[in-house]
Amino acid sequence: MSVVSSGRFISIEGIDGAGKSTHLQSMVERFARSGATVVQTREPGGTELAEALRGLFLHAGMDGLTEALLVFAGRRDHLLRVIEPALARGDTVVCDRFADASFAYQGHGRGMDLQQLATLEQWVLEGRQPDLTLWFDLDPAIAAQRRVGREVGAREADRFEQQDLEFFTRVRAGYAARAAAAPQRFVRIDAGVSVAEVAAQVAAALESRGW
Ligand SMILES: Nc1ncnc2c1ncn2[C@@H]1O[C@H](COP(=O)(O)OP(=O)(O)O)[C@@H](O)[C@H]1O
Ligand SMILES: Cc1cn([C@H]2C[C@H](O)[C@@H](COP(=O)(O)OP(=O)(O)O)O2)c(=O)[nH]c1=O
Repeated sequence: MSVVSSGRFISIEGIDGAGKSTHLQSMVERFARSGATVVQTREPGGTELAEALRGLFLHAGMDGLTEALLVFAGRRDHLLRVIEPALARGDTVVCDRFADASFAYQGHGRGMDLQQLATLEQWVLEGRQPDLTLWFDLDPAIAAQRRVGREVGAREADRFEQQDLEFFTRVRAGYAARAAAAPQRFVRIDAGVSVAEVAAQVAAALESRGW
């Protein structure tokens, strides 16, 4: 596998309820308007196999290492079948969560060894990283309130959404650590403001890359 490509790879990250889904579609539309062929995808998931693993991942009980192995197995399939071919064609890939989520959730959230995760990442991704990661950063207490608002009449919360504030505080710290380690790849979006103000930050991040 080669990491040389002409496409663009954008990932969107943040704790549950931070506002990722709210802004995903308008980002995809912005890229499409500029003439790009956009591949919108997500993790866990993105292929038939990885979507099947997603169901287990979100709803079956397991420890942090098992979570990491499952999610990285799905990620390998997703990378080889969807992401790399799209980038090789020159497409724009917009992915709702990617490997940073494993460091934040399985690493910082569940307490899995970060060095083991880094080894898995190297095996599975072979150096591939997003060109840009938009990190929707939000106070976990506000995110919890927003999830309550969203969940009225919606589907039942999954294993992660049921976690407490301490868990999401650790996950948030995990994202902060990943962002500090890769400042040229990450853009922190202050997700604690209005939808319009968040959208303006997203647009500015894309504009600053000439996108
Ligand atoms: N900036 C914002 N201010 C207030 N509520 C928001 C904002 N952004 C999103 N929401 C609401 O918060 C809830 C969670 O947002 P969502 O986009 O589903 O988060 P995520 O995809 O990150 O889990 C939704 O009900 C959404 O309408
Ligand atoms: C990609 C990924 C997600 N997750 C978690 C984060 C989310 O709580 C959950 C599902 O993500 P997501 O698809 O964003 O959930 P939803 O569509 O229900 O808002 O999986 C991990 O724990 N590790 C990972 O590597």
